[in-house]
Amino acid sequence: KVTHEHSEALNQRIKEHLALLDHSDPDANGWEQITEDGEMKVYRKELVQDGLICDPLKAVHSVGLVTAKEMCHYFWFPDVRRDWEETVDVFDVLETLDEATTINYQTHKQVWPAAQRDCLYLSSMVKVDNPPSVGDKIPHDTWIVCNFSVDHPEANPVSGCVRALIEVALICQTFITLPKDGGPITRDCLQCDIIYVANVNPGGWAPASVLRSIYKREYPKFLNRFTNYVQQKTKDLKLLF
Ligand SMILES: O=S(=O)(CCO)c1ccc(-c2ccc(C3CCCC3)c([C@@H]3C[C@@H]3c3ccccn3)c2)cc1
Repeated sequence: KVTHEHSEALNQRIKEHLALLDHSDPDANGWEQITEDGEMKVYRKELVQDGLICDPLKAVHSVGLVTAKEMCHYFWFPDVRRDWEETVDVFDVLETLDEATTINYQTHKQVWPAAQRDCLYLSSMVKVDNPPSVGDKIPHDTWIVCNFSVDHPEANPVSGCVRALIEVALICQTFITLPKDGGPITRDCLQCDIIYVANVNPGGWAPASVLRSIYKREYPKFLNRFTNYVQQKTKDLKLLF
């Protein structure tokens, strides 16, 4: 459905990201694993575009106690961004396009010796109907948050920042194990499978070695911090499907 000027672009990106749900073996297709921490595996590809390090990043994870909608809600919801995002300085919502779509402006903490970066992007949370089912597991529900760079007339960029371009998706699927005793579904019955992809173009020069070490350090940290945040935030709340 078209509700705003970016609807077509958003629907196109969602379609492309959902192709990841075929759970094609990340160890194939040239992905190099850079981190493994329990259920979390982080992969990257080495990609240089116009002399800039644009390594695609992909992480797969599986966490208990939360639903796909809860994970995507807290990833999308602007009001809680500062609770879990620690590499962002300025964060503003420039425009709210509908009840699940905003246009955000944010600056990232400077990474010496590179110039500070900012991002201007559309962020939308969408429920995925009839997702491609994978193997024998049938997901209870599938949600996606898509963040991708757009222009906006009201962006009032922080001077000195270099504009980074992002293409990010968080895809979450809830799997439920029904309790043996036929009782109600509790958080212990939940398993949320996550696929996170991030394509960040730094928008200007930054030393390859510095960028690659940041990615290797920051993405696993961010994924652990964010998933722990959602488990804590929801532990005493009603399950949100
Ligand atoms: O998942 S999101 O949509 C969540 C919304 O915040 C998202 C994630 C990460 C970025 C991002 C943007 C630019 C850069 C820079 C800084 C110097 C040159 C590139 C980085 C660097 C990699 C470090 C980083 C990695 C992970 C988390 C935070 N920081 C990351 C943007 C959005």
